[in-house]
Amino acid sequence: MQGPAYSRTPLSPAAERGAGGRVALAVEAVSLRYGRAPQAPAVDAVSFLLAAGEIGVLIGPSGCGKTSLLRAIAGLEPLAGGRIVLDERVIGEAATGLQLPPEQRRIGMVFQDYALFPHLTVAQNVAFGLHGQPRAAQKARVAELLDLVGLGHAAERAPHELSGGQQQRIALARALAPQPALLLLDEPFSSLDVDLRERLAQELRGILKQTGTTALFVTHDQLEAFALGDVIGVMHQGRLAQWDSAYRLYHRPATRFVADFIGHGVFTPARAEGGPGSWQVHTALGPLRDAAIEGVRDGDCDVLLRADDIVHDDASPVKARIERKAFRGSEFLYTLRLASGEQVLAHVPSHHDHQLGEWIGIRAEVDHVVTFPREA
Ligand SMILES: Nc1ncnc2c1ncn2[C@@H]1O[C@H](COP(=O)(O)OP(=O)(O)OP(=O)(O)O)[C@@H](O)[C@H]1O
Repeated sequence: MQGPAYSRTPLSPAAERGAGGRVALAVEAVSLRYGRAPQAPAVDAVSFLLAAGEIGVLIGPSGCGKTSLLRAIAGLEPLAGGRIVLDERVIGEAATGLQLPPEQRRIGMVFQDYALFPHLTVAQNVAFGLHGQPRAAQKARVAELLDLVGLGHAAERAPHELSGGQQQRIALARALAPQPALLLLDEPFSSLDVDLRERLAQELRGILKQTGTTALFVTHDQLEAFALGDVIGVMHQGRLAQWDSAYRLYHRPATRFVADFIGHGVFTPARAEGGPGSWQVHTALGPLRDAAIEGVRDGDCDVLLRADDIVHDDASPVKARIERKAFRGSEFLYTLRLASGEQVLAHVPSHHDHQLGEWIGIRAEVDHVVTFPREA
C-alpha cells in the first residue's frame, strides 16, 4: 500500500520549525517485503523527516519492522515501495530501481554486537573507515574520536581487553570517524546492564549533539527513547503509528495503539458532549474538560486515563478498591476497581501505603483528555 503513514505529525519538530531545521533524511512511503511472501510487508508505507543534527528514535514491539526499516535506509534491503533521500540525494527509489550500495550512502552503523575487528587495535578499528586519507590526518582524527568517547588511553589495546560498554564506545567512534551524513544505531546497548545503558544513552546523546550528527536509533526501551530522542516514531505492524515529540506521544497519542504502548493507562467508557472548544467527557470519575481536545465526536467513546491522571484524595466521593500495588521507589502503581466495575491505574506517593482490598478516595485530574471511538 502506498501513501503517507497515518502519522498525525509527519514532520519532526525541528523539520517543522524550518529555521535551522534543514531536512537531512526524508523517508517517503517506504515499504519493504521479504521474499515474495503474500503476507503484509515488514515495512508498510512509512514516511517521516529528520532534520540535520536531530536524533530520531524508533520504538515498537518485537517484529514491528524497526530493524527492517533501518536496513532499508542503510541499503541492505531493496525497497518494495517509496523513496529515501539523504542530504538531497536520492539513495533508494522503488519506482526506478535505484539502490545505492551501502558504502556509497555516507551512513554509519552501530549494532548490538560491537562487530569490532578482533585482530586490530582499538586505534586501527577507529581508523578503518578513514582509508584514503593521509596518515597524519587519520591519526589526528582517531585521537579526536577516542577522546570524544573517553577512551584516549586505550588506543593500542585489543578489543577483547575492553568491557562491553567500552567496546560499544569504540564502535561508535569508528562509525563517527568518517563524518557520516546519518548514523544508524540498532539496539546498541541491549546486551549491557541497565545502569550502564542509562549512562551510555546520556553519553551518546551528548556526543551526537556535540558532533552535530543526524541519527536514527532503534530500541525496545521507552525510557531510552525518551532520554535520547528529539523525535520518536512508534511502529506497529510495519506502519509508523506516530512520529512526534515524547511529550505529544504521551499526552496526545494519535492512535489507540500508541496510547496503550506509551506509559501506563487504561481506556474507560465515557460520553462526550458539547462541541469544539467546549467538550465535556463524562466518566465514572466525573466530567473531564479540555478545550484543546482533538478528534472527539458527540456520543459514546473511550477515554484514556493515565496513572498520573488519577489522584489519591480521601475527601473525594469517588471510591475505588486496591486490587494490586507495585512499589516503584518514590511511588506505588495502584491498580484500582471502581464500584461501577471500571479499572483504573494510579501513581500514589509511596508513603500512602494502603492494603490490598482497601477502598480509597480518588479523583481524576486530567490536563489532556484523549478519546477514541468506543471499541466493542
Ligand atoms: N530476513 C528476513 N526474512 C524474512 N522475514 C524477515 C526477515 N527479517 C525480518 N523478517 C520479518 O519482518 C518483520 C519485521 O522484523 P524486524 O526484525 O524488522 O522487526 P523489529 O521491530 O526490529 O523486531 P525486534 O525488536 O524483535 O528486533 C517480522 O515479521 C520478521 O519476522
